[in-house]
Amino acid sequence: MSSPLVTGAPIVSLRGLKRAFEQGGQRIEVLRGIDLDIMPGEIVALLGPSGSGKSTMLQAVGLLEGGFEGSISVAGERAEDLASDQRTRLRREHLGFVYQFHHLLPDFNARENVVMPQMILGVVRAEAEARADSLLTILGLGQRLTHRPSQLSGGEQQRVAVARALANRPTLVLADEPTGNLDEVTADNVLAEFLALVRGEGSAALVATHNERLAAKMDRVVRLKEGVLV
Ligand SMILES: Nc1ncnc2c1ncn2[C@@H]1O[C@H](COP(=O)(O)OP(=O)(O)OP(=O)(O)O)[C@@H](O)[C@H]1O
Repeated sequence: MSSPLVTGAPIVSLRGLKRAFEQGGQRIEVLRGIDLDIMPGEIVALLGPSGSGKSTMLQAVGLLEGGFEGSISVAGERAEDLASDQRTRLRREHLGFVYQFHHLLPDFNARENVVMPQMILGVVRAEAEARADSLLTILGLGQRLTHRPSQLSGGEQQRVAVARALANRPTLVLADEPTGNLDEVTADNVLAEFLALVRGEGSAALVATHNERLAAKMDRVVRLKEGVLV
């Protein structure tokens, strides 16, 4: 099912995406020709068993690694035509990331962790703090703004990571098992809040998971099997 928000040109286009790894003299073809379009505002679940290549695919779309064959377009720009600094700009302007483990900066509090990526883009501090406080409050952390990651629960840490990913109003959020480290009830709550926030912001998302139940809450499900989407 497509989201009613889906309009216009795709925010991501993958054509013939391939990735192989050489390991111990063996060649493993992980991605063997992926074609995928994600439309603005569309939330897509990427399902597949462990080792099927979900993280590898997210790394490709996130412009984080080389070594891919095929074409990757983000926001209308072909990654293979860009120099490394232009890819970094494209990533900062358009993409937000949430991982299974929060990767928050341990010496900075919740608010500062959400302020940081905004300041890298040149947002003035007062504005960045207002945005951080607003996102964290929506996620139920209005009373936790000055807590450091070690003073937060696992679910709270992951909510801060969600706020950080959304801070710069990304056109696309890439999430790799974003609730995989949480118990079932907390995972459901954090995922529901994540989806509501992404929808409210009008961002698109590609969410890797091996959880069918969570995938069913998204607009569309694609499945990675033997290196291709089925
Ligand atoms: N840098 C690398 N060098 C060699 N092999 C790699 C490398 N990165 C990934 N692989 C292999 O590629 C395959 C896909 O890995 P990937 O992490 O993309 O799977 P995944 O679907 O995200 O799995 P999981 O759900 O367990 O996170 C695995 O077999 C893995 O061993």
